[in-house]
Amino acid sequence: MRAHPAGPRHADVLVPSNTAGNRPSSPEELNRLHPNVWPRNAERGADGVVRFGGVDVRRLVEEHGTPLFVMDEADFRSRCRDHARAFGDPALVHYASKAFLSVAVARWVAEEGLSIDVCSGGELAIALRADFPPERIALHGNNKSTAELTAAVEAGVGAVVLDSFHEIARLDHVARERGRVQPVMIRVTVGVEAHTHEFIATAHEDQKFGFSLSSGDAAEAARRVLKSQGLRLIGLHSHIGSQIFDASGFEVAARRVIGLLADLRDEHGDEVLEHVGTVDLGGGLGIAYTSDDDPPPPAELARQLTNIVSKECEHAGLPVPKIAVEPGRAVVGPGTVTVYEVGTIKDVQLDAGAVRRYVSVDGGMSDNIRTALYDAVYDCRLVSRAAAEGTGAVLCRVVGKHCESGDVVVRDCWLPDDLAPGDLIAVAATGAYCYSMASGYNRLPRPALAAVLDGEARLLLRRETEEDLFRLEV
Ligand SMILES: Cc1ncc(COP(=O)(O)O)c(C=O)c1O
Ligand SMILES: N[C@@H](CCCC[NH3+])C(=O)O
Repeated sequence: MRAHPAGPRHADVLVPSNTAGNRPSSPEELNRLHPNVWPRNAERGADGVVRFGGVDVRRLVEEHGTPLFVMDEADFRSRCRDHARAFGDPALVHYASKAFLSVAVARWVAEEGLSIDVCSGGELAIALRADFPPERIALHGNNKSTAELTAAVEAGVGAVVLDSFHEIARLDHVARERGRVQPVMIRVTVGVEAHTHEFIATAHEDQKFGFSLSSGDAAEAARRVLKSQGLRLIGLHSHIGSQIFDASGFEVAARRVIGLLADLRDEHGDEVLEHVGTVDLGGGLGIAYTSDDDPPPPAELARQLTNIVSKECEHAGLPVPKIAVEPGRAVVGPGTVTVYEVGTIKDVQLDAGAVRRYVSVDGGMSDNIRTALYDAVYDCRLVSRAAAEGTGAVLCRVVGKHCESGDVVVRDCWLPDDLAPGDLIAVAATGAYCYSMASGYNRLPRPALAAVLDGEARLLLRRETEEDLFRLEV
């Protein structure tokens, strides 16, 4: 990594649809790592260089190259603990491993006492490779194969979250064939669809997951499970969406799930409550991607959910079940950044004399598809040095190196106007759904991922090599 002074400097960048907020008024602001957005152990040293977990970003890049995912282990573990404390029992917090999973991270989750959700045979295999206690694993998915169900039953997972009538029959068969009784939950579609900052409650919904509550499918699923020999109903499950800031969607979901529990008790008698002791309200807790976001802390959400569930149970004359949750993004998202080396820089003339500065980096949509897929917004900073006194801010678009004009990493962000090829920039809060959704588009190698802790770095996932490109060729 070398810094070249060349590059466009004084572009008058007047660009419509700025999602980066106001122009920073000083280099201090340009250099700031907002604590809501950046890992808990990220800081800019007196020399202007950023340290993650006490490790100089230039050293990380010298050792592991770019693009590089840098994961702050202490941040990850502290968020596991925040959730465990909030919900009163670590085992009731299921880390949703689809957000990010590696063997080492599964071990951290196990060590913190949390449970883990997997939603494929591959995720299950990684959890088992980490010796994750099987009774704390739950298997999800709308189309689990017989092979995946068999692997789960044979491993002795604590729950399979049922998603269709076909699956009820299939899993019952798999369990009985092995002389097992598999604990299960029913995924209930409660008619709440939550988006960031808002939710809509609809009478019925149009999606592939779960059993509809309003059509009576959820009650029918319970009937079939209760009649089966190979399955034991231990809970009801609901998941309403992702990146949610407002507890009201969860509250409506909780109310409806408790309503179903009361219906089951009325139909099947009190015995049903002996086993059905858990209501799992799913994942979806939002995180701050930019300093404009202000997600509620897990303790606040836990308090609201506990209140609503207790109130509804009291109203229905039910014992209060345990409340489980499945955070993915809120555990792994904020503690990881992606470090890129700046490549080419280009000012492009727009209509009406405006100019947009394109900053190209050495990764792109193959390591972060979320901007292209969801119009996600991110915060991005120069990390290999500080913006010096007298440096202005330029509104930039950070783009990747793929053959795709939609290959955008950060649509709008303010960067120093002397940014040059060779500088390192980091994009914050990329721990969730970036590596896990990475592709090999244009045959780019998947980046490496290093964990940092107390001044030491440890490679968790090595970078793919050119040799890896050929490993599937026959
Ligand atoms: C069933 C289920 N649980 C948990 C999650 C994790 O969601 P998040 O990462 O938003 O917490 C998801 C993904 O949205 C999910 O589908
Ligand atoms: N992958 C999505 C969220 C889906 C979560 C899984 N059900 C994201 O990046 O935000």
